[in-house]
Amino acid sequence: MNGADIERAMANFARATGKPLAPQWNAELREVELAEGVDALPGMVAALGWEPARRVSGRPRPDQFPLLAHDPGSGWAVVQQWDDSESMALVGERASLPYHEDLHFFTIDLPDPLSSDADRAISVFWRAIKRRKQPLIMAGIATVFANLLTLATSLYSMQLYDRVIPLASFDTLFVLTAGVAFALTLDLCLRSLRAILIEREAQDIDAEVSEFFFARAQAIRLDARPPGIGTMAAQLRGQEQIRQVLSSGSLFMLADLPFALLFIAVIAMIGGKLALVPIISLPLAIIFAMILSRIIRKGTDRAQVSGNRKNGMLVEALDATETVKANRGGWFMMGRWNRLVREIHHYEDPVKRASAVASSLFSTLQQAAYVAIMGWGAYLAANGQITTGALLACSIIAGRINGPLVAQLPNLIVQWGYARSSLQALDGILKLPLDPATSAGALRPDTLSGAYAIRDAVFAYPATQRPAAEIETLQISPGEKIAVVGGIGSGKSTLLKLLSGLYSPQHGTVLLGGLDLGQVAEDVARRHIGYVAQDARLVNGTLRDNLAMGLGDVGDEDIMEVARSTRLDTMIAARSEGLALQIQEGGRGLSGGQRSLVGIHRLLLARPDIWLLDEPTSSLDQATETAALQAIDDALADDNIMVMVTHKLQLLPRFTRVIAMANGKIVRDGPTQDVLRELLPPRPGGARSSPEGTVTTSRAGGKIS
Ligand SMILES: Nc1ncnc2c1ncn2[C@@H]1O[C@H](COP(=O)(O)OP(=O)(O)OP(=O)(O)O)[C@@H](O)[C@H]1O
Repeated sequence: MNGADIERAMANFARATGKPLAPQWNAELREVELAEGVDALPGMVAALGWEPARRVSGRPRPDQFPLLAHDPGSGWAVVQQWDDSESMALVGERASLPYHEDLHFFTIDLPDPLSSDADRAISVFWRAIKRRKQPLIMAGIATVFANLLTLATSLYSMQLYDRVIPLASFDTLFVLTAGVAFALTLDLCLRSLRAILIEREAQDIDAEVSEFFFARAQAIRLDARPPGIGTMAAQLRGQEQIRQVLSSGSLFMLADLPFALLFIAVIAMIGGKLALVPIISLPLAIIFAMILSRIIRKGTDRAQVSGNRKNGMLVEALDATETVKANRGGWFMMGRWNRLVREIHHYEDPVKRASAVASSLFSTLQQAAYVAIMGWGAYLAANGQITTGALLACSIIAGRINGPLVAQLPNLIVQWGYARSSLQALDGILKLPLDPATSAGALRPDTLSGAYAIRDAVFAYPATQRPAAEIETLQISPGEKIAVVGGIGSGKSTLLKLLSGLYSPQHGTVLLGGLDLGQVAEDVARRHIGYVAQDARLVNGTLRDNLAMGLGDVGDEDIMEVARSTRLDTMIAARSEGLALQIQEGGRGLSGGQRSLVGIHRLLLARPDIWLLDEPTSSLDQATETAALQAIDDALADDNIMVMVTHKLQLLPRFTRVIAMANGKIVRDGPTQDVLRELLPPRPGGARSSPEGTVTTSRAGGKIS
């Protein structure tokens, strides 16, 4: 019974429950010493920061499986179901576990950042807030206390005017002041505690919510992603705005609203008819607030949309600086930028005007309520209907009703207007379809290999009418090495993405080993299907990070061994930082050829069952290309499938079969020799010319020239 034992059981449990664990999920366990036996589980769960495991007592019922089981004799395992009345089938092992009294069973909610039954963004925030009861309770207590304190200070003033001053009763003054001082100190402590707690929890909520949206954005199906990446990034950042509004002190002011009724009742008790002033002014403020929120709604929505587009344009302009500069496109971009800025101002202007007018209106309302209380109160006091102290107390309490709450309403409404627009944008992102890994019914086979079978597959990019790929039928058997050729825009890359499962056809099916790729869990598909994109992009980090990304424990020796075969070692040796070479966003810092080589290198480290390469050698020199292709050939197992898109005719003899595409359709498909015979014009004297040059297929009939 050691750490590895329980880790293996946990991996089996994850498999059985259909929730993938992160690649390095157990990295933090290396630092901790797990207890022996059944006590290992709580330690492990605590170290990983997961929800505690729940014990299942007695004989497990059929609906409780799968369960983690601990047997004092054989250690940890995962039980799947009852085999018979006395033994249970184990997950990942062929044996069964006999039931006995010393077995302990547990279940655990594995973390899944994407799990949410919420289809509205606001539910994600509420779920995170509701999970943290402590600050909410504290905020509630502090609110109650702050409001009671208002009553205490106003009654204190009343006593001073009515009892202490007329009678010079200093003992009463001392006792009252001590009482109020104590209440003030308590209030200070509670408020500070509330602020600290809210700030701490706000960070946790922020982490939870941003993890959810980040994971969600990453899990969106590639073929469903909106084209404006910068715009989408701005929409995702809108969550910060929402979080700020939700955790801002001004929102807690709303909790004061019910106390307004209590205050009005107290004013009625001590000031009689004076209660009419807040009875009129408070609803008036609320009606003004509702009107303001209606007026600004359209403006905030449109300003937010334009703001997000502006962010998208900024990202695009910075990303494409080279092209923009080289083509003297600076003025063109500047024109677009200025138009967007003007558009935002155009939409924001009415919001600003309405909020400025509302602020003045609210401030006038406050002053008017004060004057009404004091003026009418003075009249009542002069007539002896209320005391001077009662008048003062009423003015303090009425100030509390109309004061902070009403003063902050316009600002809060504008903030909420923008937050609401951000929520709408996030709702839109939540509606985008996800990779199959997230659905409970995703297939999780142990291996994903065998033959490909595409039938009547039609794929069109979003917002385009014409299909980019229409494949009536395509069979690929294990062991085949296929080249895909065709003119630009003929659908080669799209076919490769369909084979990778990154794109799903809108009609028809892509089967691999008899399984519909659209139903296979994303992590399983990525483990078995290797794909090098045409535009191999790298991410910010070291060269080592980029080479070993998603591959778990890959050592430097493995990396260097592969590097020797691809000639990447020459580049690594030429840089003093070696594998620690810092790569900037998008792979800046490496040449185009070096970036391609990193993509090929990654695949060689991953050793998938299916190798899909989109023009991987188009930017390599001849010697490096030969070395890289040889390394791939050497790494391919007999039953592996390789499909490579290429424009280079001279590479075709390396493949067993060639598929030629035109207009999204397969127009030639056959053994390399047969297709080459059709491609190459016969030389004078009967011999065929050597395969050189690039391959293009004309639109009509797919003739290759
Ligand atoms: N993201 C996209 N959105 C809309 N249309 C697209 C998108 N990507 C490609 N297309 C269109 O789909 C068709 C097929 O594109 P694809 O990238 O598969 O061609 P290709 O044969 O790989 O071309 P190339 O040899 O130039 O790389 C083209 O007409 C292209 O304009």
